[in-house]
Amino acid sequence: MNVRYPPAPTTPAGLAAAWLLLAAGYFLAALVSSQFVLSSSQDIGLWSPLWLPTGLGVAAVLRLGARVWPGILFGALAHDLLILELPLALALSLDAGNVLEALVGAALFRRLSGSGDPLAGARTVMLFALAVFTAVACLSASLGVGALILGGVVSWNDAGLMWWIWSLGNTAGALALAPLLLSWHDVGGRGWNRRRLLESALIIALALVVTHGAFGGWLNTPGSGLPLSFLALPFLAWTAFRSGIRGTAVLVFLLSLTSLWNTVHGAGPFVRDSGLESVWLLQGYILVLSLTGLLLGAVIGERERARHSLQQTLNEQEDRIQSGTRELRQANATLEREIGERTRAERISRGHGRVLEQLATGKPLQDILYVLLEETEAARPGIVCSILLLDADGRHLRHGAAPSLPQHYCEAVDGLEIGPRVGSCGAASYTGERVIVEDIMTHPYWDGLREPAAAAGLRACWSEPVKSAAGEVLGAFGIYQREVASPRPEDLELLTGAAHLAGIAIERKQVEERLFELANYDKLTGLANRSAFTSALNHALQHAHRQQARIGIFFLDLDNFKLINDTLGHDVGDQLLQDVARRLDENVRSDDQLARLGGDEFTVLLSDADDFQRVGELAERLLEVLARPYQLAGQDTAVTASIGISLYPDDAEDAATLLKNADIAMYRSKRQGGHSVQFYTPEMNAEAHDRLQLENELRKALERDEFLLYFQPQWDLGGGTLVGLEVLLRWQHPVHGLIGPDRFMPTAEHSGLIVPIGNRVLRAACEQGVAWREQGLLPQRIAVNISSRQFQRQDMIEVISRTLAETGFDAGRLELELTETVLMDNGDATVTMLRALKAMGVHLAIDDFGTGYSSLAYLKLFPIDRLKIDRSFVMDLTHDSDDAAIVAATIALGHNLNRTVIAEGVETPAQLEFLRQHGCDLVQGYLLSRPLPAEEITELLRAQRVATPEADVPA
Ligand SMILES: Nc1nc2c(ncn2[C@@H]2O[C@H](COP(=O)(O)O[C@H]3[C@@H](O)[C@H](n4cnc5c(=O)[nH]c(N)nc54)O[C@@H]3COP(=O)(O)O)[C@@H](O)[C@H]2O)c(=O)[nH]1
Repeated sequence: MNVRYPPAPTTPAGLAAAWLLLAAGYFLAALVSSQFVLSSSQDIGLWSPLWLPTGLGVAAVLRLGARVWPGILFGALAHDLLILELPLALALSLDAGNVLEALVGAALFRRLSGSGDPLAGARTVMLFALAVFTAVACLSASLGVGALILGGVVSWNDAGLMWWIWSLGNTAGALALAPLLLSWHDVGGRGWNRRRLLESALIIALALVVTHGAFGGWLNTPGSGLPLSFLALPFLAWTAFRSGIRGTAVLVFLLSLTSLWNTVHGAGPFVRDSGLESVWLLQGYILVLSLTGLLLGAVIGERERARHSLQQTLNEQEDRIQSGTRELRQANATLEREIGERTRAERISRGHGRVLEQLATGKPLQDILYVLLEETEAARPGIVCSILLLDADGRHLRHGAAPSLPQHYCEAVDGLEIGPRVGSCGAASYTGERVIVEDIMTHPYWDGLREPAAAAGLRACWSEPVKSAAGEVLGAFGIYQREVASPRPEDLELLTGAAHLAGIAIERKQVEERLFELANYDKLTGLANRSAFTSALNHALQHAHRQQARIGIFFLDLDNFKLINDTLGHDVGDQLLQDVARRLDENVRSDDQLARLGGDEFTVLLSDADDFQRVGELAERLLEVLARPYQLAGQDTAVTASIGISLYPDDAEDAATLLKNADIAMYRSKRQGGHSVQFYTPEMNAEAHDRLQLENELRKALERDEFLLYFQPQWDLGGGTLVGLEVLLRWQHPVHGLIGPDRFMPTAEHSGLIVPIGNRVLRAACEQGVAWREQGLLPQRIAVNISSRQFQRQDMIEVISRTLAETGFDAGRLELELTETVLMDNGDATVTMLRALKAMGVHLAIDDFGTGYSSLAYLKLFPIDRLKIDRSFVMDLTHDSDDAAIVAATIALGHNLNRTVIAEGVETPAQLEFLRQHGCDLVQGYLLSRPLPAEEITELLRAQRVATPEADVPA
């Protein structure tokens, strides 16, 4: 037991106060003790059987330390001198013994017990009693009795008896009072409450009543009631058990006083005739009573403390166990949560992995979304998921996937127009924000959908908008609950993750579709492109091969599309192509594959062409449908088409050859004037073969320099002089002789060989011009025809400039003849190029004027020097008033625009006369001269120097 004594006084004032209090207490204790005295028969005077000051002295030293001894001395002196009126020397001797008994008793106890608490246990109680008795007997009693003997107060005969009475009386006083003082040092301390105090007070009161009864004679017959004195023992035991050492100390003290009181007053079992006997009995009683009580109290206290300590240990252990259990539970809960989260995360991650795998392996979007929903539902048992996709119009939701929702609900939601209050998904798609509806039955967003939702057993719906990487809303991901529910953070995490993945899948599929479209569909018309058509054709060929069926290919090309494109513009051309595509689409069967290969080339794959008649009829119908007028640039425009047909297996067995043969057949159709259908025949193949051969020969001709320049003179109608020469190409074929351009020019144009050939012509013309100039024969101009493909070349200006520079020919003497088609071909670029040529000093003429879809507005724009009236108008002008009018108008127009006008193909004098009368500036034609080789032109030029050309011009 830890004794919590009040702190010993350390300051002089504190110490003085302690001394004073102790002296007062000691004085009072001595006064009380000296009131209860018995006279001995041996005539040793009056003796107190119970000397309480010893108890106070020992308790004070034990509690406050040895420094309090002056308090004991003062108290004892005051009593001895003032009350007993002893001589000072005797009093000092006696009181020195009192001081020493307290000091030594306390010191001895401390030494023996190793503790400062006499009530710590049975052992300390016994050691306390022993130490006090020893100190009292050896010091106080011995000194006191010795002083009394010396002072003549006591005889030597009574000394031994007195010594014993002294020793026992002081020891009894110590045992009766010291425990009381020592045990009540912290009144109100732990374990004492009102109930306990009351109980203790009751027991003590009962014990006192019984003891007083026993001593006071209620139960007692003088001389025979000795045993009754021990009636107090059960109460002592009771008190020890119920009130501990404190109650016991109180009871011991009170019982001691009670027994003393009664005995002194002649009552109780210890009253004897011999006072000494009474003293012995009373002292013995008090010693036994106090020792028994204190031992019992101490043992019980010890046991209590042990029990308490054990309880405390148990409590601490319990606390530790509880705290450990709590920690363990917390750790367990954390672990379970972490495991749960991890398992969930792994589950979700596995699910997402499965979705991405589906995506990577190119599964259809429907399948991917299905797997995503399946995985999401598995990650959070109890939920039902759906994905709604936003329609192309961005206003309606379409069923995406919903593996666990009933059909009727999916149908109810499919086609729903989105809005700020249209269910959870409709609102989420509309606002682009998450929408949480905890109770479908009460939420206003679900007013229009409550019935189907209730029928499907749905009660809560949390929806997340599905978005593209750019943030565009693609649809909505919905999580449904079958009861009222608000989402937990992990639910929202699941919802967001699933919506995000859905966005990736949808967007990826959209990109794939777009790429597929770009790779397989023609952007302008939406029809399949060449690549898609070829693969469809290959597929159809395999099928036809297995089924031994016939398939057909239509190769369709618009007649004069280029002209429309050039004259009316590309936008109008595009519109025409779209109209043609639409008409074709409306007139072929759905299982016939329609495609646009490029430009104005369309193809149709007929998967069933066994019926020749049906094939022919379909082709004819297409021609007829396409020939109906088109509304282009605000006016009805007639466009026709040419169709070539090849058949599998009749004409070829592979896709490329079938397509080529259909193309050949179409070409034949075109050659025959267009707007017709031609089935492929092997002979056509021969023609195509011929074209290829011609192309090869042209290449060789270029290498071998087999081209010749012919020149056709152009005459000034006013002066009759040869003012110009048109350069016309001839091919000196090693086998077929001289070949005109009409035979090879289309192939040269088609193959692109016209570019090197044209450049060669330009150079040769310039070189010839320089040669004539050196001979003084050069006419005003040499006109060179420029083809469309030459004019389209970006390096054309550079080529002309370089040729002029390298040959040394004067740009002012060069005229370039460009057809209307060539001029219209390049749109805005034409003006730039013409201006560049003009800047170089080159002259420009529009060839075949009036035959194309020329826009007169261009005449104003283009820096053209000359209009060349086409031969076709000149040919009939004498007997076709329309042609005559056109020619006359063209001449007038040219002049009004400050252009010179030349007429070509003049074959008759009448034509010449007409032109002369209408003021045409120049003429060119067989009437005047056929195209001639350079040598003959040289002669002509020489002759002109001596003759008047006017004379040669037929009148
Ligand atoms: N890009 C190039 N085109 C060229 C070149 N050389 C010729 N051509 C073009 O070929 C077409 C045919 O030319 P060709 O057979 O030489 O015929 C020309 C004349 O011979 C012919 N002509 C001239 N006068 C008459 C006539 O009175 N009657 C009649 N029946 N034919 C006549 O006309 C052709 C010239 O036409 P044009 O060029 O429109 O002035 C022809 O389109 C040539 O342009 C070349 O090097 N490059």
